[in-house]
Amino acid sequence: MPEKIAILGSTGSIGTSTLDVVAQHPDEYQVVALAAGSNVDKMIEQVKQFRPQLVAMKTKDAAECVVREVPSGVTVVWGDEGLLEVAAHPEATYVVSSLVGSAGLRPTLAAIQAGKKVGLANKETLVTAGHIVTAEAKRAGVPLLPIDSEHSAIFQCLNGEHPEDVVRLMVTASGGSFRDWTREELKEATVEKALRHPNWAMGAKVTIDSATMMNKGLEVIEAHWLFDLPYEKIDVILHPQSIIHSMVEFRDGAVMAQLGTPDMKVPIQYALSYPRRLPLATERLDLLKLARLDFRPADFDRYPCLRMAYEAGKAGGTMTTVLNAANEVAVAAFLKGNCSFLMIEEVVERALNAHIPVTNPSLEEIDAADSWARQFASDCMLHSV
Ligand SMILES: NC(=O)C1=CN([C@@H]2O[C@H](COP(=O)(O)OP(=O)(O)OC[C@H]3O[C@@H](n4cnc5c(N)ncnc54)[C@H](OP(=O)(O)O)[C@@H]3O)[C@@H](O)[C@H]2O)C=CC1
Ligand SMILES: CC(=O)[C@@H](O)[C@H](O)COP(=O)(O)O
Ligand SMILES: [Mn+2]
Repeated sequence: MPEKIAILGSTGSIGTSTLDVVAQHPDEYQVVALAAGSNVDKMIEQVKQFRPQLVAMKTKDAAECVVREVPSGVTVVWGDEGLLEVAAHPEATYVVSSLVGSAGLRPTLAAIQAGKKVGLANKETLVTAGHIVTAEAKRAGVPLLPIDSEHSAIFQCLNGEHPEDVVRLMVTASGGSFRDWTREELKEATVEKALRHPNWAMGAKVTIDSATMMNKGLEVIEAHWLFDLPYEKIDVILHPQSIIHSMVEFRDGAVMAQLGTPDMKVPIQYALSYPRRLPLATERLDLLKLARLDFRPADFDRYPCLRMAYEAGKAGGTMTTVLNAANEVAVAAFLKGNCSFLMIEEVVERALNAHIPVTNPSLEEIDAADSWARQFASDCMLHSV
């Protein structure tokens, strides 16, 4: 029986790579439901190729545009309810969570509560509500399989190992599009240059996060929740080539690393096929051609977003919700040309300093902290122009 897959965010970078993997293995995977935002043309193309039973779009207008072009047997829904329907589709056995931002939280929880296996790309879900999401997955007895490349690497390195033997995780970071720029030069950073990631082709938000290093900060928090390790055991190391996707050091001094060319289809397929591995058409790693792998320390003064993520993670409660929400608002403003690159970190820092955290927050308290941080960040930017 093929795994029956629902994809949240099918028109995005992870969503389309997931469908590339599915297309390589038609006997293993079948698409039953797709959800996206406003990219109507891509969704129509995907529906024609993969024939899902259910499609969700962000708005009624977008859903109506899709309905007109797809076979009448396909049900098209919209809005937040539509996302939840896709996440809990009765025939789906596996949900790929690849929306961007904390918009992914409720649908991911819905998938878990409906007993689906979850392939998790949407790191913001764990950053904003890690304690709730991991507890729900445990309670429902469903696996959260990491898709994020670093977490997939760590997951592979930890395979069969005893938790007590782990000394530390080493999460690798490319350094992003401005890794060779000084803080002074960052004052001139443009959207166009920020979007030129040196190694990965990804959606706009994660590419900007990579340039500020907030991506690595979010990934440290994601690793804390996925692997149940304290922040003191999670290090970040700069590795400009993005060939080692992360490492684990054990108490006997052994270090396990997972290597490969930077292609998200590899971790996506592993999350789908785990514990098996399937063949995959992807560029093979040629270490002789590569010749060298470089490493540098990740400097908190150069990358304040990384420092703030560690601080928020250690403080706990709603601090990581605020870190994430303020960052989402500031990155969206930067992408629209409404704030400078360096303003992103400033807005996040101000939001964290102004927030009075709630310990062990409920979902309602997380929603409240998220809304507060979004409003605070917007006001901050309004008053700075
Ligand atoms: N891209 C990558 O290589 C990696 C990404 N990740 C993580 O995976 C997640 C997805 O990233 P990525 O694929 O790059 O992002 P993209 O921006 O490329 O895709 C986001 C997807 O979510 C949809 N979407 C966004 N907001 C909504 C909404 N409110 N309602 C419904 N659909 C929505 C978009 O639809 P539409 O475009 O139709 O509007 C699109 O399908 C992020 O959390 C990212 O950090 C992790 C590791 C690597
Ligand atoms: C591909 C992937 O997993 C991204 O999250 C990637 O990690 C971004 O690269 P850097 O954040 O290391 O620049
Ligand atoms: Mn990553």
